[in-house]
Amino acid sequence: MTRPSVDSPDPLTAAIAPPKDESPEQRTERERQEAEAQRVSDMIDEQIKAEVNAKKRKKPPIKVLLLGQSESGKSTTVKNFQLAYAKNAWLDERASWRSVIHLNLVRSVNTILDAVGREMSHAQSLSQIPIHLPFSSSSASSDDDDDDEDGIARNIALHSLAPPGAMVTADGEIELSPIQHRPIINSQEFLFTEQHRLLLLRLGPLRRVQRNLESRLGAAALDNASDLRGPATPFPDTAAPVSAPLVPAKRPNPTRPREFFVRSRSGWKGALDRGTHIEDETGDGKEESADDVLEVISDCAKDIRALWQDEMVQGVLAKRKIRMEDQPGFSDDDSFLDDAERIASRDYEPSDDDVIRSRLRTMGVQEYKFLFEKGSETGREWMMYDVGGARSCRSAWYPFFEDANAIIFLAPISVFDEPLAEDRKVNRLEDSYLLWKAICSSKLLAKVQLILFLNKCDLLQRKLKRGIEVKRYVPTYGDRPNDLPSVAKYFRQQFAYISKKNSPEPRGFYSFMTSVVVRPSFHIPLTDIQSTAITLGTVREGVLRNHLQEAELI
Ligand SMILES: Nc1nc2c(ncn2[C@@H]2O[C@H](COP(=O)(O)OP(=O)(O)OP(=O)(O)O)[C@@H](O)[C@H]2O)c(=O)[nH]1
Ligand SMILES: [Mg+2]
Repeated sequence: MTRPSVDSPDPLTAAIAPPKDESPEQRTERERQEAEAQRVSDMIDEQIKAEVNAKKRKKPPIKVLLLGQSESGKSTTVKNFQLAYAKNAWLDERASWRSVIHLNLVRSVNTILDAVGREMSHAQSLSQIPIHLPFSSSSASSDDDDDDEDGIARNIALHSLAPPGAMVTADGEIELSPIQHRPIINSQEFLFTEQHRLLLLRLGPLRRVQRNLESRLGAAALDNASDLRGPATPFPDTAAPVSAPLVPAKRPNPTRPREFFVRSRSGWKGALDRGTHIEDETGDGKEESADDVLEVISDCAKDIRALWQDEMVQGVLAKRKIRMEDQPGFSDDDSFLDDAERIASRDYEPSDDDVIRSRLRTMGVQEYKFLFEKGSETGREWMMYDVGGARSCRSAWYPFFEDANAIIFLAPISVFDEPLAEDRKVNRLEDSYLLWKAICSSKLLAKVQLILFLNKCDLLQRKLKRGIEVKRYVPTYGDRPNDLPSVAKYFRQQFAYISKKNSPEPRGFYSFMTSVVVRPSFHIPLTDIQSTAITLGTVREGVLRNHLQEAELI
């Protein structure tokens, strides 16, 4: 091999060598530029070294999955975590929940209006009294009521609404003469008066408000449960269903308002932030702003309260088995309907409790990041995944099993007497057992810490107080006392047994009785039930401890 001779310089050296005829000034400038280039290059090297070291030091995030059937309380649990551990993000987002809360309220009111409207129509057909109802009485979810509704704009002069003989007061109230308080429609059970008809008429525009809010939130409506159907446990590595089915609830299919959902968090919040104007669905090109919507809602505040507090209306709901406490916004003894005047006011700002109680169905999987700033694990990041719990959403859970560190499984135990919306032959509690069994028996999850929340204890308490007997729906419950401690203990034992029997490897059983919507503390005097904040603290510590132990074992 021939080496280059010392006399013949290599081509690169020759190329970067200073020109032979370089003047002293040019030389000084060249050396200055070379020194600057060296300084920049050293700085970049330092940065790269620092980043590599930081990456080496950074602890991997802890991944927590929230699982459970639809309406078990997963998203509500995430909200509680945000409130406790990501206060700044929570405060930033709180105002954007206002439209969701308005939508929850308006949907509840429309559900009541539908029920009363149908009862009035029914009564009318019995008595043959001609009466014009402000909306279609066919179905809660029908959209064919536009014609009726179009004629009922809020801005119709109250005088034209008032029946002959009625007075319109200075503050815009219609005062009926004594004779008009007499029944106009007698359904043999309910004596509807002119006042009821007026209430229905004046609250009619809320139907349009509902559609407007749904479009504004980018929320698609789900017309019926068939959209949500699917296999109970579509996970490839899990075992067969639990035997001994529970008794499906026999009560008739109550009127359920259309559910609505958004696929991504940023979607609806983004739309609200942009303050978009929504074109009215009637296609008349009229635009309704958020302010217009607020105006209509606040105008209806007093009437909403009157409707909700009316004994006849409560009677209709009871007759039609419409349980408003199953609707969003209900917790303990409080509800969005009770608070209608506060929520509908023009300067309404949602409180923490309002946001916790509001409901937006989850579709797909949503990711939340938490960075703990205090304690031994400062700087540790948590990734929390909130999934849609309806059967049609469950196959999306499986890809997240692989690198999960912990699972918080939400099992609402108040639902022992309810059918599953996606398949009404199945008892909702049985669906939770099925899911829990599949999670426990998954080999992929064998080493994953499982934490069970026996949720909705407040609603369970309420049902038991109403005299609903567990043994009617869960025959194996037998003659045990029909009270909260005994019932909760029994359900806890069932879940513990399923875990023990089906887990591929022995695992601890961590369970909590919760009521994640009730804050700051659970009002039922039971030492078993802690406040949600304490429960979350315990869960956080438990997950961290378990994670560290696992890491040491590795
Ligand atoms: N009374 C009461 N209501 C609850 C409790 N937990 C959740 N809720 C309510 O139940 C409804 C459903 O809660 P979510 O947290 O949206 O349920 P989810 O599991 O996320 O449901 P999907 O998104 O459909 O899977 C909401 O209206 C909540 O306010 C509870 O402990 N008590
Ligand atoms: Mg959810």
